[in-house]
Amino acid sequence: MARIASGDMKERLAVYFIMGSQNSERPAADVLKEALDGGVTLFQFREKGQGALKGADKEALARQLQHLCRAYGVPFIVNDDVELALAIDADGVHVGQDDEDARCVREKIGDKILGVSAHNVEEAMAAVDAGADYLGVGPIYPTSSKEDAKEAQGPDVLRRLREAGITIPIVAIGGITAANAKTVVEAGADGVSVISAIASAPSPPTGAAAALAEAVRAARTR
Ligand SMILES: Cc1ncc(COP(=O)(O)OP(=O)(O)O)c(N)n1
Ligand SMILES: Cc1nc(C(=O)O)sc1CCOP(=O)(O)O
Ligand SMILES: [Mg+2]
Repeated sequence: MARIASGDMKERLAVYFIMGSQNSERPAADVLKEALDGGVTLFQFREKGQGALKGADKEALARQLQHLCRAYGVPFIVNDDVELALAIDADGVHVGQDDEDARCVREKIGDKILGVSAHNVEEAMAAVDAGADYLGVGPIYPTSSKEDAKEAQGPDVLRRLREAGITIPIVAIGGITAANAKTVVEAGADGVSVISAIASAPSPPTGAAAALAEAVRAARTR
């Protein structure tokens, strides 16, 4: 299989939902199914933080959520855990600046999707050089979903990356909602990545996912 084309990746980033069992009191599979019904275009399994599953339990949940994503034709990305991604034949991996080196990850995963977090132009250029298929840039706005999140940068960081000549797909992350999605897409993001805007939305989160999809669609056509 060939590497994903940049244009296809940009489409896939429209509504990128991230979740682990720690992000909802409801069963993760129920939340994910309802979010997929609302139009989620990419999913990341991020089993991390207090109460996160480990070992065989983590793998079993990953396989259950992967099965759901497959039924909807939505790629399944694993956060941090390259070995798990390979063991279950996930569609890709997302790593940050403090995780396994992106170039090593690319060598291990071949043509699978590689996402890399970047906070500035230097990190973005290094990620492109290492073979990233997309960049996750944030936090754009304050977030309470990541324990060690950096200070919010605002949408200007997206403009700076584009002005510096970064053309690969970018997804904005951190405090994104349907109300501010337009602002980040207009600043240079191809899509939005969220935890709480979907995982903490009133049940079922189908409408919340649909509202994000509509906000990104409307911003892209302007
Ligand atoms: C799409 C996307 N962007 C950024 C991140 C953050 O990755 P990282 O900095 O490695 O932090 P953790 O998520 O691992 O805590 C992400 N996961 N996804
Ligand atoms: C997983 C993650 N990474 C971030 C980064 O800045 O790299 S912010 C974040 C959490 C995003 O959750 P919410 O949509 O609830 O703000
Ligand atoms: Mg990480």
